[in-house]
Amino acid sequence: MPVSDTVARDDTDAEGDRLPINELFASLQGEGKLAGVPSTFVRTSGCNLRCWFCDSFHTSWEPTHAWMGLDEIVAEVESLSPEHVVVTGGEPLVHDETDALLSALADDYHLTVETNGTLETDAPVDLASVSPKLASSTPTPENAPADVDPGVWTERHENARVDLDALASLVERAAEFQLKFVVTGRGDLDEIESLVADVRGVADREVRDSDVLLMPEGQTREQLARTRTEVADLAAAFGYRYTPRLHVDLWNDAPET
Ligand SMILES: C[S@@+](CC[C@H](N)C(=O)[O-])C[C@H]1O[C@@H](n2cnc3c(N)ncnc32)[C@H](O)[C@@H]1O
Ligand SMILES: Nc1nc2[nH]cc(C(=O)O)c2c(=O)[nH]1
Ligand code: SF4
Ligand SMILES: [Mg+2]
Repeated sequence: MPVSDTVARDDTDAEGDRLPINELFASLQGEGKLAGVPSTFVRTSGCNLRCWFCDSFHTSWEPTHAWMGLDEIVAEVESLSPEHVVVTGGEPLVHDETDALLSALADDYHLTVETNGTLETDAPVDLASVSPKLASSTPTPENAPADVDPGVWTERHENARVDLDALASLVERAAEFQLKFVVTGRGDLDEIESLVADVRGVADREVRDSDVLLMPEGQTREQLARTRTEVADLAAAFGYRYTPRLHVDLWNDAPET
């Protein structure tokens, strides 16, 4: 199962704000405009959506984590060398304390936030890496992960997956942004075109085609091998940018990569 279900640390009794942390590790940014850049990843646990294909099962369908104080997280980030920090999840913006973590890191690091685009933040962000979820992400009894009954999540996910006001806010407030869509096939492109048009309609900032990234769906090398050429061809045909999933190519679905 991708992403650790065993966290090699215990909850701490640190004073003050804490966050549920699933993983904290150094790697290369595998996705998006900064692919290849050495980065420290802080992965919070807990999400307000349930994509059937979620590659971080132990932050969404089956949340696993240790509670860490913000000072402890900052100290562990400092002990790793990258100048870039990626705060991800789960959905990092479901936690109020994520804003405080971002503020604590902002002076010393380039900050990317990986978010599903349904929640806003006032915190300082260098790159808002926004991945709005398409209809093809909605869980059903047929596509849900093994041994999982999506239950109420089919409707809850479908109702919550797009919030245009939150998308506009994320696009406007961050120093830079990208809209990074997980693509399962040609059937996703009409919804992407329509959603990009909607964001252009509400956001008080230009959204260039080069800010729109198509990323092939796939948690493993074998799954990606089945989707990436079609998604790359779609990016070329529609004039959007393609992003690989370098970490999957390099390390498959190993934890802490
Ligand atoms: C695990 S999510 C965490 C951040 C946030 N919840 C989100 O969805 O953007 C990190 C990134 O992985 C992408 N992702 C998750 N599962 C994927 C899969 N099976 N194939 C391709 N990308 C995937 C998400 O769309 C997002 O861009
Ligand atoms: N190497 C690597 N790059 C990533 N970019 C975004 C990731 C994420 O899970 O948010 C991720 C990840 O899990 N690993
Ligand atoms: S929004 Fe992100 S973390 Fe949540 S289920 Fe979807 S891919 Fe996983
Ligand atoms: Mg990931």
